[in-house]
Amino acid sequence: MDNKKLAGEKAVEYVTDGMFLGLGTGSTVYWTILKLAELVKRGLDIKGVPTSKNTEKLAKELGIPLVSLSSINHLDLTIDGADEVNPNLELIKGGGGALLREKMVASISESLIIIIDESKYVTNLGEFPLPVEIVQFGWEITSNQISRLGCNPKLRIKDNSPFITDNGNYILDCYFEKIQDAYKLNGTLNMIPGVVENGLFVNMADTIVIGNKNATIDISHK
Ligand SMILES: O=C(CO)[C@H](O)[C@H](O)COP(=O)(O)O
Repeated sequence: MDNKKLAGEKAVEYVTDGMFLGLGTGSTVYWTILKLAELVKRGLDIKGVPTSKNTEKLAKELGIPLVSLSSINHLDLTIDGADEVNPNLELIKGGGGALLREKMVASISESLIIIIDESKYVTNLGEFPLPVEIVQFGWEITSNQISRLGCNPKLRIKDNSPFITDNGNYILDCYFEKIQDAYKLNGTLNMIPGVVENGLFVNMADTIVIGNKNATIDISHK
């Protein structure tokens, strides 16, 4: 079985009746959403808050009841993917470009479960370029300031044009050799004018569900 499917479906076991649920973004969460839709059809009562337009569209098509983030101030649980996870449960997210909404949703969630395949569990964060969402205005200046932190930022391109996030911003994929202090870097990046949010999630995840290639699951708790 696909490792992402394994992890994505396993996370649904943490969902109980009556929950307000953050719905992450990406090809791993896809499997969670499919499974949730099956359970909703069989009577599970949940309300979802999507972290991207793609997730919103999928959840709507499958009949999962949704509410907007603005109408609530607390979520019981969020299930989301990640691009890298280290043993301290620090994450790099944003490969799909949804990092801002994902962080906002995670920040009001009592619990955050991250679902990954085993290739994403790493000793040090940084092999995957860190996505940083920035405003379009003067983006070259923001990029230049970020590069002084010791990385090589590249403007994300899709179909020969700059990739635009659901919030109308650009993304810089920042190539750091190794991220030593994710907590510090998260704060430093967000102090730079023009930076909207970055893809480091520190002290947010509680549980990591890892799908392994031998079709087993590892679960790591904070
Ligand atoms: O952070 C994300 C989107 O912004 C995704 O969770 C991350 O990129 C993992 O995606 P996938 O499950 O498709 O590998």
